Amino acid sequence: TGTSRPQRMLKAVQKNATKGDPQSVISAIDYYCRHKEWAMNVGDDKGLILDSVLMEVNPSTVLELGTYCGYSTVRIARLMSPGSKLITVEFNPAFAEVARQIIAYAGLQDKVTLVEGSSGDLIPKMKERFGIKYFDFVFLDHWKDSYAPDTKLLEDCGLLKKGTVLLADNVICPGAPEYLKYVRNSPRYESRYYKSNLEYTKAEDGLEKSVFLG
Ligand SMILES: Cc1cc(-c2n[nH]c(CCNC(=O)c3cc(-c4ccc(F)cc4)cc(O)c3O)n2)ccn1
Ligand SMILES: [Mg+2]
Repeated sequence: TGTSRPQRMLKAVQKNATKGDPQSVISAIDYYCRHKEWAMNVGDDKGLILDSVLMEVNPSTVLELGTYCGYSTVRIARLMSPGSKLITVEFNPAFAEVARQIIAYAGLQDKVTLVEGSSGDLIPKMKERFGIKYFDFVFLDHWKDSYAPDTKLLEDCGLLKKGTVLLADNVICPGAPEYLKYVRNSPRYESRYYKSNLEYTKAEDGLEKSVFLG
């Protein structure tokens, strides 16, 4: 057996980053994934777009769907104000275990609640379990065919308010066509596409930003 790709990524963080320094964790992961082993982090190019949209919103409550190894969790949490909360959902326990360690290495564990399970099961429990009224910002980066049904579920559970910003990764590659159709045709969203590239490659990908209009 041996180590997994996420475990090797964690080793690279522990070797090359400085404990408690989120930027060094981000740089260590980007270096490893660009020069050693590709991995499905949002990456540095799309990461800059994520940073700027996040800073514009300055959210108090954030939901991330699809933690993977915690790269975007660290990118988001490092920019969030004191007292704000990020809930991130990961389906795969092995990914979640690595993510916990990477988030802790960055020193951001107090802002982040990592929950294991499927988005469809957990979204309806957000209010009762975590005392969440609304999310100000949602980062969709999980199973691409779950983006659309989970957005409808967030609406139905009353977890979106007027002005909530949804930011979706991979709308071109691997692609989320049903999601794009939904948010671009719905009168309840104002959507905009940010063209970029698939993490660590020259292939096109991009982020779709959709503001919920209430
Ligand atoms: C149902 C549910 C699911 C989850 C959940 N947790 N973690 C994930 C990971 C999902 N992410 C991806 O699959 C992904 C893939 C690529 C890719 C792959 C191969 C290529 F060739 C090109 C691009 C690139 C990316 O940027 C991605 O994000 N889902 C969590 C909760 N509930
Ligand atoms: Mg992604």
